[in-house]
Amino acid sequence: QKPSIPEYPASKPLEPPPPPPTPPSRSLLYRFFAFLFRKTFTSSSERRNRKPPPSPPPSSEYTYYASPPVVKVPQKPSPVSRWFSTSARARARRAPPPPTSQGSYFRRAPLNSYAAARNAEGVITLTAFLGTEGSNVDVDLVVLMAHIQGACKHIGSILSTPKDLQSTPSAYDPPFGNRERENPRSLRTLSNNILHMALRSSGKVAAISSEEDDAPFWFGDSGPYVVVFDPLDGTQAFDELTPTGTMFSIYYRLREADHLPLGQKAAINVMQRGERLVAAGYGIYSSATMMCFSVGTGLHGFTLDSDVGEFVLTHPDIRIPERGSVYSINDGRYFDWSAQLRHYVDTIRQGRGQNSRRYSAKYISSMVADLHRTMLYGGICMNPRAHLHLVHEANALSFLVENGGGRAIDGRRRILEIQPAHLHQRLPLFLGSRADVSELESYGDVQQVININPEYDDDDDYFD
Ligand SMILES: O=P(O)(O)OC[C@H]1O[C@](O)(COP(=O)(O)O)[C@@H](O)[C@@H]1O
Repeated sequence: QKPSIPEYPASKPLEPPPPPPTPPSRSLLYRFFAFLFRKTFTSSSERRNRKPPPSPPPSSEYTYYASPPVVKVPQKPSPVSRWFSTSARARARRAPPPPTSQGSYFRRAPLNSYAAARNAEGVITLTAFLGTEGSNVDVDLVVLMAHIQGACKHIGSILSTPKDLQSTPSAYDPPFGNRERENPRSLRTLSNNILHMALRSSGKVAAISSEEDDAPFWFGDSGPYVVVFDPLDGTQAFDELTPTGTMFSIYYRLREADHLPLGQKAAINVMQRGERLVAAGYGIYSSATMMCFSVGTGLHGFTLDSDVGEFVLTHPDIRIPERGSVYSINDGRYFDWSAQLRHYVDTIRQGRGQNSRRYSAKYISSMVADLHRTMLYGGICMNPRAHLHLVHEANALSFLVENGGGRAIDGRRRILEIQPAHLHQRLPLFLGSRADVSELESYGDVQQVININPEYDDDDDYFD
């Protein structure tokens, strides 16, 4: 005999929950005295902190009914409640704070003002982002950055387009031929001219210095800022389409030097220590064009969105990992290195250092690209020979690295503490994850002092 299949009970029809019992109506007089009693015997802070009564546990039978959304209708205070409302002290506490001596614009904005900076497409442009940086950014800096952004977009578009550069405006002096992609020197000159023009037309710059120029330029006493830059780095292997970059550093004009002769005050202004930096950044031209930028309150990355033609915030608050497992150095110069540096590199690539992982080597030979990877994934990025410019390159990169939580040294000292001795001073550079740089430091002197290929780079003044 087949077992009988039990019948399922008919599903229970869903019914709306019973309405809550209505409280017995009280007389108007009773409610008035109850109100007065509450007002008198509870302080305003108690009233504010009072927790709402716990909501009843949801009934399992009626969980299908979503509770209606709570819509807060702003209540007009009745004249009676205003009459009985708060004491003068409580009213003063609620009043908005008096403006500071610098005006409310200069107060540091909380990070959640990112939300307010989003535009209709939901993105935060670099310019809008600057508005969230509070007292670290004034209007002059916003204008200056708009011009630097424009220059980076222009350089990026020239690099990615097989343009006949003869068709670009004649203002780019000297005139360029149409084989510029094969002549990196000219591309560097063109990028230099684009930055010169952008900075001059901003009206916010007193002096500039470029890695491409022998001496600084003085634009005028009215500009509040000084900008130093390398217009296009990493062009040695340009035809291989390696990523390249623009680096820039922004300082305040030294007002105390205003009375000095032109040449002297220009030199003093552009050779400030990295510790005095107001802002710094780089543009990187690769599969995407990006700008990484800091005003001293963290490190942020913006990607050029070609749909809107703007740099938009894609990498907020980049933190360089405390330790990585990648080292970046020109390994072909192994026999030029100091014994200490060779010892360090041999140790980490065998996984015998403080990190038991075997380190991988990644070297693009384009400083901005090597640093960009290091900032995102951690590790250490090194050039032990005195090759990179302190004023035009190393200071900007070190400022960014420190703002991302990393370290930057020349093998002996913190880069940002070094007072430049001359404009085109070059030095070794080691930057990246905090723990990796400290481990390197513990090996002693890691700077490269021997150059067994002197003809390799005869424009280096380090070996003169
Ligand atoms: O030849 P090395 O020691 O590997 O140097 C490579 C470095 O030189 C650079 O190309 C800079 O050189 P330039 O200033 O001459 O352009 C960096 O981008 C790169 O990190």
